[in-house]
Amino acid sequence: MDAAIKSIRPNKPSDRPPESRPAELDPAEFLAAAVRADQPRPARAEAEAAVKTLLAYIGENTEREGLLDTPRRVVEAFDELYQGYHQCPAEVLDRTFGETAGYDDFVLVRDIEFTSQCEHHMMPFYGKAHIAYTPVERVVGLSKLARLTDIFARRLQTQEHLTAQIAAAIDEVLKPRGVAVLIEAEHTCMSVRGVAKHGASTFTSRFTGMFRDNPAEQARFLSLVRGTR
Ligand SMILES: Nc1nc2c(ncn2[C@@H]2O[C@H](COP(=O)(O)OP(=O)(O)OP(=O)(O)O)[C@@H](O)[C@H]2O)c(=O)[nH]1
Ligand SMILES: [Zn+2]
Repeated sequence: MDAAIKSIRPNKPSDRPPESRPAELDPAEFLAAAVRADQPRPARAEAEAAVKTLLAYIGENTEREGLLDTPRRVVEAFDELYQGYHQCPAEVLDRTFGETAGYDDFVLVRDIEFTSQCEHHMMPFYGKAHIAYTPVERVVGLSKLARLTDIFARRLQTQEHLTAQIAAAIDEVLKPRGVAVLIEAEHTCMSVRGVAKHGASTFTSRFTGMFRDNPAEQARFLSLVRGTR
């Protein structure tokens, strides 16, 4: 290997984590709603006071008319953007249908729009998720794949984590022959601040079962996702 490249890649292959499911994807953890009723949360008034502190921090007059209702609005917006913590991914996939006339190919739902918030900056990243799974006997309602995407997207996320969680939830609940998830997104923390690169897209994917084991199925999934829109 080129010495210059080697100098910026200090990790030896043996330092890499094993290719197993990360501990945080323990089904008992991620398949339930993330916020439990017994978990103490600050009162809404405390959250509004924190927003007021941030307004003062940026140099604003928190008493001016235009800002008087802003703390309330921001907390309400948070309730909306982060509602996924209170929703249960397993419940969404619970209802399945058995009359499939022997259907045995994968089912692909493409172009599921989503907006999530990055866990590093709490700024939006948004884009499209493409999800396929190969059912065993029973299929799930198509809208449920979009609902599942929203549940995980409406939490603080990295794109990699969002991708892995969607795939793992479908795997765990539906026990299909395989799952493929591809997400393409633009991160505002990278476009409107920091390095400020507008239009850069990030792609992440996760393949399980027959999609992981069969490159031809993976290729068919990718070509359908990339097909004419
Ligand atoms: N892998 C990954 N990184 C992300 C995601 N969202 C944001 N990031 C990155 O998280 C990194 C945080 O890097 P830090 O150096 O700790 O924070 P920072 O100083 O704000 O970094 P800059 O964005 O480069 O200014 C940045 O490189 C972001 O682009 C994501 O979904 N996945
Ligand atoms: Zn970020």
